[in-house]
Amino acid sequence: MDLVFAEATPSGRGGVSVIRLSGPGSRRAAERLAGDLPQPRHAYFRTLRDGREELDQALVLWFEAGSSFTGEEVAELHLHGAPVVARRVGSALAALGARPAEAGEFTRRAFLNGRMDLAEVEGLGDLLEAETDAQRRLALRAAGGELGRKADGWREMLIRAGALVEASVDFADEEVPDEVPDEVFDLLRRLTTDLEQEISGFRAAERLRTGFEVAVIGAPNAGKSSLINRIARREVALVSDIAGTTRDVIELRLDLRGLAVTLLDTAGLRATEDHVEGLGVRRARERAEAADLRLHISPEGHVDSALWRDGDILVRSKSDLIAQGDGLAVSALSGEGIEGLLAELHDRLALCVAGAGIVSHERQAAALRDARDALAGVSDLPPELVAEMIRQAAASLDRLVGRIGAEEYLDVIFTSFCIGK
Ligand SMILES: Nc1nc2c(ncn2[C@@H]2O[C@H](COP(=O)(O)OP(=O)(O)OP(=O)(O)O)[C@@H](O)[C@H]2O)c(=O)[nH]1
Ligand SMILES: [K+]
Ligand SMILES: [Mg+2]
Repeated sequence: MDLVFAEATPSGRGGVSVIRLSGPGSRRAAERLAGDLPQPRHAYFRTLRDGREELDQALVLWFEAGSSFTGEEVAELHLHGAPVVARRVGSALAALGARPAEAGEFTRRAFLNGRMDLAEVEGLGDLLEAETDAQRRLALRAAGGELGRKADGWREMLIRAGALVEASVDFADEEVPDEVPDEVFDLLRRLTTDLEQEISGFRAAERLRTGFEVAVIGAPNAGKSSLINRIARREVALVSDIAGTTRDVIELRLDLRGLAVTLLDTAGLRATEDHVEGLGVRRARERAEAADLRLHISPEGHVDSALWRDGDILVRSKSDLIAQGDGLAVSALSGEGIEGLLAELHDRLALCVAGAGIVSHERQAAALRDARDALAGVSDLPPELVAEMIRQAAASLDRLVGRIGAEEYLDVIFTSFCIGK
């Protein structure tokens, strides 16, 4: 591995900007600018110099290979947060033979050096993208290695089962067929149950990670856009008394008490001669069908039954005008019922994620399913077949944590990383 560097803090003006170096020679490069840095993990306050030229006054520290984020020798330069300083220090480092790092390259090195497994890398990526508390918590658990620890436990069960199968084979006696001990099947059944449980929490965790889509639908002039604006506390969408005002789907991202929710304002549903409005209505239906939940908006409490699904919410809008009817009464004008509606929406979505596990990526779920499937129908088979099933399941768990087959995923994962991470 060569020596790479990048600004670890966002580029731009700020209090401090940190340049991180990783790879063999990190310490020496830092010392060329800062002078002697005798001890690892000690912060030295130094004047950085490029030849005779003073570059900045900085806090400098380094970490030995094996005890850094990347697993390589790492140095950090904490500079004054001016872009020109970071640029100038960067060019001095380049002159010393360091190369600017690519997006996610530090994390990639951490993975390649065994400091993180693939599920942790995915968790770290999720953490960088998290917007709400629920997303942050899930990502932090994943980045902290929870899935890898579970996988280790499962592997141990497989190793033990494999050893018992081996021991059951009597090579000396060809006459009597070998029998796999019951303990093996007990172990594999327990493992299968664990895997099933983890798999069953996948969809909920995925929802938690990616967030929910909630479509706001109803007849023209029902007050959909007004409601969205009220919730957003700003003019997200055009409002008018002309039916058919909204055409395109307008998205409003919300942090609903920790849950990530995208509200979709949609065109009023009706048959129309207007070509463009018709396109909007079609799109409204499509997005409404694909959404996790729908708010059906109607001053009279009517719903489009073709789009009604279990768990949807009927909202009786313009409650300041019409005093009674079915549905949750809400007025975008007075604000009545808005908090209650958001609370109800939160509670329903929270129900959907109640069983969330730690597995939140399709890749991870697929590896777990493969492991489970490898063990399906394991009872009453000869030892050679049982041993082969155990090997297959172990390979799937290896894939889960990226011990094998990680290459094809790394590039995809690191596209969401920034330079310096
Ligand atoms: N009194 C009262 N008027 C409302 C309320 N909500 C919306 N309106 C009025 O109803 C009309 C239609 O509101 P919009 O928010 O544009 O309705 P929409 O459902 O988005 O309409 P389209 O986009 O055309 O489908 C406007 O004149 C709003 O001012 C409300 O809570 N109370
Ligand atoms: K309207
Ligand atoms: Mg509208």
